[in-house]
Amino acid sequence: MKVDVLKANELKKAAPVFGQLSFDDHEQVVFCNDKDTGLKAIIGIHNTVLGPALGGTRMWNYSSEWEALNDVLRLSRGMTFKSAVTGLNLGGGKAVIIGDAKTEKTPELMRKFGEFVNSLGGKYITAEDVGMETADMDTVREVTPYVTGISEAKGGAGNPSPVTAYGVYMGMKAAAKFRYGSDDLQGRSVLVQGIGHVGEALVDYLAKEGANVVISDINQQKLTEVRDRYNATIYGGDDVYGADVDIYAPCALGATINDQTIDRFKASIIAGAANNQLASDVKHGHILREKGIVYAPDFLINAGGIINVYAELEGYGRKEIMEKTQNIYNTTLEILNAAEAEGISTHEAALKVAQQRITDRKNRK
Ligand SMILES: NC(=O)c1ccc[n+]([C@@H]2O[C@H](COP(=O)([O-])OP(=O)(O)OC[C@H]3O[C@@H](n4cnc5c(N)ncnc54)[C@H](O)[C@@H]3O)[C@@H](O)[C@H]2O)c1
Repeated sequence: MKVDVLKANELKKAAPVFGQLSFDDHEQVVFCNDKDTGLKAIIGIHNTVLGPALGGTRMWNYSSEWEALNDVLRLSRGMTFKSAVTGLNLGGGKAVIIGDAKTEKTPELMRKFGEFVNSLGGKYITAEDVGMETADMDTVREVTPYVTGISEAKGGAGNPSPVTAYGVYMGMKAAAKFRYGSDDLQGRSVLVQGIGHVGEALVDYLAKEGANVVISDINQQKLTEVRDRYNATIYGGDDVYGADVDIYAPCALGATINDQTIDRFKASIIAGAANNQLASDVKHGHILREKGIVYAPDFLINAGGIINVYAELEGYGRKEIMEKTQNIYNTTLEILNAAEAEGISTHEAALKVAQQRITDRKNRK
């Protein structure tokens, strides 16, 4: 990463942390540096009112420190609301390691990162995110107990993606109930964009229910494999956002609902796994409402993964994980109904529930 040396007058341009775009009253931001291993990481602790701040570690080749800082601030805030709306006793946190996960990640670097996590005494608990593997969490576990997402062999809850997919499926069914009066997806056309760990497991649920599944991905080999395995159809048009389907399930990238795409959707429901689907939460949330497109908020319906890692902390098993994840159906329905009753966007309604839970807990203290 290139480190720019700013001139004294340039330093005054932006307040370096509290003045950042994504700063939202975060409780603590920790900068971690270790010359020997080359570790440069930032841990963002957004809010710990409901419990310890839990969120994954992302290793990414950020083009600048500003980018890394804004990412950790934005992601840790998102975790606060995801856990709060899901009813978990967890706060929101996230960590970023600056560097290329393919070439710069070493066990020494991961252990050093674990030592920094450990020094926070449990205020932040880490997990897997982009650029991390279960094996990395096992390495971190060697130096701190404040890590989740470790392998099943080492007592962890294992791969969260199938659980995330189940929650998305539940949220999608709740949205169908709200929009069509029935949660039966048989015969409904669903476009799943991104058939990776979560997307493929979602395709499995949908195919079993008899939905007409249309798939889209940049990985051609994966497309043919998933098509053959689940009898799905590969999207053949040139505008995936304008596809003539009932339901659009974004399971690849964030921000696919943006100024360029929002007028093209023909789907009447949007329900998928990707984080931060709305490019602008407020603006695009409102436009979807005006258009009568039912949007199942991402941070609500993709919470299966965090329910899965929470099990490691609370010591509950598979059955309870699936029950808690199934409950995403009820929560989604409640939030969609509340949004309609209050005339607000579904994103806003979900955020309101999350914020209320935090405020109530704070007032009880
Ligand atoms: N894995 C989890 O438990 C979990 C939990 C919460 C949220 N999420 C979010 O869900 C999304 C999917 O996660 P995942 O673990 O399945 O990731 P993944 O990397 O396994 O799969 C992503 C898939 O999207 C495809 N893709 C990338 N760019 C694309 C594009 N432009 N168009 C179409 N396809 C594209 C990739 O080829 C890949 O097959 C991510 O946004 C992730 O942040 C995942």
